[in-house]
Amino acid sequence: MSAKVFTRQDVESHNTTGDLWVVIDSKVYDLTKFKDMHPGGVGVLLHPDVAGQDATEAFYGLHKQEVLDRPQYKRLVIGTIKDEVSLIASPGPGEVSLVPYAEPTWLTPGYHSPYFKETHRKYQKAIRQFVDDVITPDAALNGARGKRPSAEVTEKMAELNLFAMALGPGKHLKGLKLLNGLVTPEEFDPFHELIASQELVRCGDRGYGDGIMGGLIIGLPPVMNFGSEELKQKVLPEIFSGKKFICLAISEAHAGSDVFGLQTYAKKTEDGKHWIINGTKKWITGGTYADYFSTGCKTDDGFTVILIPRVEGVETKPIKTSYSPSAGTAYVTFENVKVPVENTLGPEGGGIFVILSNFNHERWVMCCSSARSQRYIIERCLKWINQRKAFGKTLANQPVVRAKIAAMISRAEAIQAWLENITYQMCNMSYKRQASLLAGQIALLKAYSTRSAQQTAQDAVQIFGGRGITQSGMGAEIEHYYRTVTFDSLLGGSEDVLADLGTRQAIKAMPKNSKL
Ligand code: HEM
Repeated sequence: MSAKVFTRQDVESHNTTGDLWVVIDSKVYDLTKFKDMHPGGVGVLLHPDVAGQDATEAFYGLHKQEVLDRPQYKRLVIGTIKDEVSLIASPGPGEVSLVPYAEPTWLTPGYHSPYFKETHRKYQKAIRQFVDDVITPDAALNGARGKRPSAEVTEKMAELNLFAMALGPGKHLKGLKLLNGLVTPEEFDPFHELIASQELVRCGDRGYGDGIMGGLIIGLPPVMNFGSEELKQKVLPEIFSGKKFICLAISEAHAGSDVFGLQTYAKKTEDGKHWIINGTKKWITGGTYADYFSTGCKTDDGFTVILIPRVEGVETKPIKTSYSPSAGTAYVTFENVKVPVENTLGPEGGGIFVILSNFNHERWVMCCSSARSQRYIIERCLKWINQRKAFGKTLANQPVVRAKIAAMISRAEAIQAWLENITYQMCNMSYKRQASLLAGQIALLKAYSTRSAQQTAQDAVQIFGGRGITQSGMGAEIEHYYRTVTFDSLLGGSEDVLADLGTRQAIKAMPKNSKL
């Protein structure tokens, strides 16, 4: 940037079409050449309140700060205003936001938490830096183009062992160097996992985020928990190193939450050594890239989960959904696919247990990301209502707008507090105990999170108005959120089914001696 210093009087005379300057946040911009390329048109820049004037308020009513951070626009700065300093800056990579409620309390300066220790704070810092530096730029590029996350990002994630950590604490971390040794496998607990889930959603592209590891989070646990030693030794390192991809293939056009209605059939060969699988699967996250499919099949004994590699007879084609094809959402067909019986995950006929056993973890991960996404929207809404004027006042002056913000904040804080409580229970309970004591809590929290998320999305669109339904400019993130928010309410068990499950679990646990 040029070091030239001007007075406001100096700037005022540059107010014509052939010589056009403005002041934004105490910086002087020469818009003479740029004006004809300005996406908002020339006229608005030549308005007497703008040309040669301080246009800070006008600018922030119509643009994000991110516009001025772009290199092509940074070049328009020719100097600063004498005795003034610029105040507005985007947080740098890795930094926390100081906007109220933009961060969970434990990350907000001045607040305390009984759960998060120094190890978690170090971990959060490193992951945020990584997401800001490596993942977010790739999400902006490949998410928008509908491409899968780049190989470079996958490699870097594998180097840090982020794929292995996505499965939570456990034996699979033994001997691995986590985040360049920042955390030991013994230290790693569900709070570290919560942090990684919440930081990753900040990349801003929902479909891309699911493409990065949505398939792994749900597809790999059946192998890890129910595969033979041999299978695990082959598959786990391939997936953790980012060389191969896996997905969970359960839902079909015929049935989703109702897993007993599935039609994909696995029949044993006469010698009993192989399965022959026929059928279709739909809405399979990560399916278009997957090398392995943890697949729910009907078998003569009932319902069985089988690991199907991408071999002859397996076809995938992308399904266009409301979010980015980066997620790899697929329609999968299996035609006479031959797989060794050693690829059976768990007992034959016992597939329902294999699937159910991972549901709690999957739903808990979704609660983590839903809570964080709601905060991301709150941050944007708070910024917008402070910089946007209507009827001569900022939107923050409208009680009806403030009431919407109050509801958004209350929901997000309640979800995070419940989530942290459940996470603490996970740190102190065996997996089996979690299955009995936390299934209902997690189901209810997920149903509450996703219902809240939809309300927050709706409120945010009302607050942003037309920008909330526009895929570029100030409301782009709101539009994206509103368009994709319902994914969480369907994936991993639909909202109504889960709310009911939570209540049924409570009814089942009622003590026999308890009467009004
Ligand atoms: C350094 C100065 C400026 C730059 C680099 C700039 C750049 C842009 C860009 C990139 C857009 C497209 C929308 C977006 O990405 O947000 C835009 C839209 C617009 N700009 Fe500017 N602009 C500048 C100054 C101004 C000023 C001073 C005004 C004064 C009123 C203005 C009025 C508008 C309007 C009305 C739109 C259309 C907004 C919409 O579609 O919602 N711009 N500008």
